[in-house]
Amino acid sequence: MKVSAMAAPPTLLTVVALALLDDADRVLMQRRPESRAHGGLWEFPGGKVEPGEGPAAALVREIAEELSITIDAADLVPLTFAANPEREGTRPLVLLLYTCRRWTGSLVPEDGAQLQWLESEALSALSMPPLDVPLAAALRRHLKNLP
Ligand SMILES: Nc1nc2c([nH]c(=O)n2[C@@H]2O[C@H](COP(=O)(O)OP(=O)(O)OP(=O)(O)O)[C@@H](O)[C@H]2O)c(=O)[nH]1
Repeated sequence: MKVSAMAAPPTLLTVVALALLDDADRVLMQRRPESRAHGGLWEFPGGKVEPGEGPAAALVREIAEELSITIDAADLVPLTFAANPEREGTRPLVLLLYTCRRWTGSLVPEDGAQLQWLESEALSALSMPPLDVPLAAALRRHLKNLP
């Protein structure tokens, strides 16, 4: 078969997500509007990295769009990542989680999203997309200084 006749392999989708932390180590979670993929579930604010963009720049952009606050790329600390199961026909996705403790501006959720500050222990009780479950567990261990 000619190369041009073959379907292009799906490229890796990189999604960046933020655990924004307040002085009491609470984390800001966002509930996606019902109309979107994973609608109604609680997740970390963030979104897809665009072509040609770096992950930190993408997160600064997404946070400004979704929460209307400004974060500095220099304040982003990579924490962990999760990837979807590698199956033929499924677009590979990697979700990179950063923490950040500084921002400027007032939090204003984008179109109908709900926001909530939560203790890390409370995360396990939330309905979240599957990849967020291990991310939330890693965040809790990190905040509680657990191995
Ligand atoms: N932002 C974010 N996306 C997540 C998380 N967990 C998770 O599985 N995702 C998935 O990663 C993808 C990111 O999508 P998104 O809709 O937030 O990205 P975006 O703002 O760039 O979307 P757009 O295509 O509407 O512009 C979605 O499939 C979303 O369900 C999470 O904690 N935060």
